[in-house]
Amino acid sequence: SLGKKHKFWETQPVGQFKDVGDTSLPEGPIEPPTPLSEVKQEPYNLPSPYEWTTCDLDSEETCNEVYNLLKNNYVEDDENMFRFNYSKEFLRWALRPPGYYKSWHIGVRAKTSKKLVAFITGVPARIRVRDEVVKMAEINFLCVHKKLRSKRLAPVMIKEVTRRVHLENIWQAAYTAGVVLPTPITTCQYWHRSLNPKKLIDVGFSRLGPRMTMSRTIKLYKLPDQPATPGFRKMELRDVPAVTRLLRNYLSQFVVSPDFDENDVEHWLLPTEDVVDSYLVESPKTHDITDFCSFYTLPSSILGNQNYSILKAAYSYYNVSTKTPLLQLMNDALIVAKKKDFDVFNALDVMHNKSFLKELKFGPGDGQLHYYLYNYRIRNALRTSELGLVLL
Ligand SMILES: CCCCCCCCCCCCCC(=O)CSCCNC(=O)CCNC(=O)[C@H](O)C(C)(C)COP(=O)(O)OP(=O)(O)OC[C@H]1O[C@@H](n2cnc3c(N)ncnc32)[C@H](O)[C@@H]1OP(=O)(O)O
Ligand SMILES: CN(C)Cc1n[nH]c2ccc(-c3ccc(F)cc3OCCn3ccnc3)cc12
Repeated sequence: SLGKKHKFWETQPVGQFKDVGDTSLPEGPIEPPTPLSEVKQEPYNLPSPYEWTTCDLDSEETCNEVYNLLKNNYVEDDENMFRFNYSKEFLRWALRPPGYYKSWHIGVRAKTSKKLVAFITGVPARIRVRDEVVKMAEINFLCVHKKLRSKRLAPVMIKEVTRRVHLENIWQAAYTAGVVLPTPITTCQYWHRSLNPKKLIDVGFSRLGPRMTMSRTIKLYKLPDQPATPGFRKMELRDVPAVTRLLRNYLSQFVVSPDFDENDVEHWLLPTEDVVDSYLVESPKTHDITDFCSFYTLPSSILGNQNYSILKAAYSYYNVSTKTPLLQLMNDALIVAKKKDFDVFNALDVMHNKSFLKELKFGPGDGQLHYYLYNYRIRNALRTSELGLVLL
């Protein structure tokens, strides 16, 4: 279309808007791998006042710098009322999965002050697309300090992380964004389930419904004190093999999903305090593990409210139902999240989530999350129910 030009993205091996609907283009890699000897050996040039740095998250000091850069400059909602406040332990979890590369934790510093002013990361992942398992980089935490915006720093950072991923002989990537870029493989809606409606209304996250009083609203979102499902319990290390089998089988039905092995499941799904919570249903009779649900902890800073500074949000992660109805399983997830003092439980309309959102009193969010693959063409955009991938 004659719309806005993507000067950088039109140079990249991604689906281009002009090609949408061209079914003659084959599904799969857009460009072949480059011989490693031909990959640019030295980093891309930054504007002169800036220099590259590799952020070692094992270092308390560097992890603090990354935390503060994101806390003050990362993603805000459309009304600039909230900003993601990823915790340090969350960042260490998200960025150090099995096989991670420190060199993919890329920062930009001002040469004189040595201040961290920008950041971008990749982590390795095996992503299945239909029946192909592809080694990819999951790109995330792209952030440029508010004072350095609109200077075309983002394209340089993207090219640099691409170069470092190429050096590890990986040629595809997956990422999500709230903005439309060439070209989404699917576009999700996000939904919110109030757990603490009084606080959500006080901070302006929600509004009192028409003909609703506050006490009626509190009553509407009230939840039981305990989960309903017999055998519902926290996941433990001993459950990793069974949860891996359950999850691999469940995810095999989606067009795009992670190809998790036991090491991945142990990292991504074993409960970690204030980072990720996972529960399963162990049949009291057979001791089989029949169902699984999980959510991660991602608070948002509340910008400009006298009474509250943090919104405690849980985000639906991976859920598997084979015996317990998904509706009941997710209601139990809401119950334990409320018990853990979360204010809101968020979910995307991916996988089978649409089947419970309305019935469990989720309300639609005010934005969308677009999913992207780099250097991999998908012939037709996917339905959100064909997507089995959740990025942090
Ligand atoms: C084989 C491996 C491959 C690995 C790499 C794969 C690709 C990975 C791609 C990265 C995935 C990250 C995923 C992720 O982290 C999750 S999405 C969250 C991104 N971060 C934020 O929204 C934080 C707040 N915003 C900022 O820090 C800045 O606004 C950023 C840094 C976003 C842009 O900085 P800026 O100062 O506002 O802008 P300029 O420097 O002047 O640059 C303008 C150009 O940047 C394009 N742009 C804007 N937002 C983007 C976004 N979210 N993805 C990709 N591209 C984005 C834009 O279209 C334009 O290009 P165009 O002219 O062609 O349109
Ligand atoms: C996914 N990951 C890459 C972070 C990320 N980047 N860009 C985004 C845009 C929306 C969502 C999102 C995903 C699920 C959800 F239930 C609510 C969301 O945003 C609400 C609006 N908001 C933004 C900040 N505080 C509140 C995440 C992201």
